[in-house]
Amino acid sequence: MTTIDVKVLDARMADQLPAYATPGSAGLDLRACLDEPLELAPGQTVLVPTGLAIHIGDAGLAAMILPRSGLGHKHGIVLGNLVGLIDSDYQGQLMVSCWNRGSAAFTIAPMERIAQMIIVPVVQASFRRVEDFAASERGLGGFGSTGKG
Ligand SMILES: O=c1ccn([C@H]2C[C@H](O)[C@@H](COP(=O)(O)OP(=O)(O)OP(=O)(O)O)O2)c(=O)[nH]1
Ligand SMILES: [Mg+2]
Repeated sequence: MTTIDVKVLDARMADQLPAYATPGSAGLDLRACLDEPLELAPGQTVLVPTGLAIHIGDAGLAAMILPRSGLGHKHGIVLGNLVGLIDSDYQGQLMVSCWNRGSAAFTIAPMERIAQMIIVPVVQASFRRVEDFAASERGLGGFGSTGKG
């Protein structure tokens, strides 16, 4: 298992460090470090602090913030940026952009689990300029070029 440095920025998170809920979990739940309930009107987006900062410190890793399926599917609470990407050199607070894409108001309770984070491998590439590519089967085809269904 990979070890990542974490800072507790909100004392309420001190005994809630990110942890996998089950041995096979991919996601680590993030909580809304709010002082009071926050009502999100339909269409509204708010940036919610998590009370945690991580420093991944390895360019071969990143974290991604994703919606929780229950909140997204049942209540329309997803992410304003669709997916959050946490760079390995970011040391600030993990923030969750919460977007109510639904048609009813939703109230986020303080310390509610509002999103989840996964740690993923990353390949950093350098780019070599060329005039022509080695031929591939696909070539320039894209955007449905292989047909539908
Ligand atoms: O949902 C998110 C997305 C990003 N971040 C933090 C970590 C990330 O490393 C940093 C920058 O994110 P990104 O590169 O996606 O945003 P940007 O708009 O390009 O900002 P910057 O110019 O700071 O890179 O913001 C979060 O806390 N939550
Ligand atoms: Mg950026």
